[in-house]
Amino acid sequence: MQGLGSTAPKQRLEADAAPQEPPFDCTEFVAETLLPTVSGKYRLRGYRHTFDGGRTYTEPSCIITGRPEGLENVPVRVHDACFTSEVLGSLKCDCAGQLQMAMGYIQEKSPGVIIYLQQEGRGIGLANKIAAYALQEEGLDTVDANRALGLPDDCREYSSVRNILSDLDIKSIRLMTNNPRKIQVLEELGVDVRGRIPCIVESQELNVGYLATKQARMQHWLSESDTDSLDGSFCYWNHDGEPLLPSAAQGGKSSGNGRLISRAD
Ligand SMILES: Nc1nc2c(ncn2[C@@H]2O[C@H](COP(=O)(O)OP(=O)(O)OP(=O)(O)O)[C@@H](O)[C@H]2O)c(=O)[nH]1
Repeated sequence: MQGLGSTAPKQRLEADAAPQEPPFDCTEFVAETLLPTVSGKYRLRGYRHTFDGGRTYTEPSCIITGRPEGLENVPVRVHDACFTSEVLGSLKCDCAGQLQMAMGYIQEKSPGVIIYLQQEGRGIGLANKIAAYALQEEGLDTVDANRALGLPDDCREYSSVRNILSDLDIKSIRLMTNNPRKIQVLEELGVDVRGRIPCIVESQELNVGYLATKQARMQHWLSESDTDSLDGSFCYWNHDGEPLLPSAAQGGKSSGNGRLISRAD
């Protein structure tokens, strides 16, 4: 374990599963520091992660209170980036509230862990999420907007979570989530999920419809009457939406040495 401000030797954390060449996923620990925040002090660990045999690169981070190393039943939040709410203060979703809730929870119930992943927009990326928001202004809900763009409902990838938990020698977790599929996907990766901690942010005027859609179409557990069953209407990786034809995104303006593609053209 590395201490405050140290520059740690790099450590590769490859999947335990059957070896492949190149490995499907690989997570590399970079360094750990101690971060003072408005919610208290947290250990912050940085990682580099590739998957798709190295074609896709992200930088997951891990926010920690206490010493969860070697423990069972550790409270863990797996949180995906939401620039719009976490940086800009958007009121359209509950993401920033969930992150704050998780940060408060692990301070209070230390030790605890938040694994923060660069998977904006459920994995479609920020620009596509903005395009989805534009369609939501025209009346589509959060699921249909993705589909209208020819994008998956959810294309998040969680192998780094398994690798980071392994790096920390965390034996089993209680996942802070309202999303049954997140539990399912993590278990399929080999993470020992022993329980669930609800992470429900009170709705407000501007996100009540969004939350209702998550509950109705993605089976999120957002009220006491929600059951643990999945009816399969929300598809994780695939969907029946029409793909966005490349021609729809063509045309553009010259911008210095680069090229600015404008969908308005
Ligand atoms: N595509 C898309 N992504 C969104 C939208 N609103 C928030 N997000 C993204 O949704 C992700 C969070 O997923 P959620 O569905 O809110 O929740 P979850 O992570 O599946 O489940 P919890 O663990 O209960 O939070 C973040 O990456 C956000 O950037 C939206 O309208 N469209």
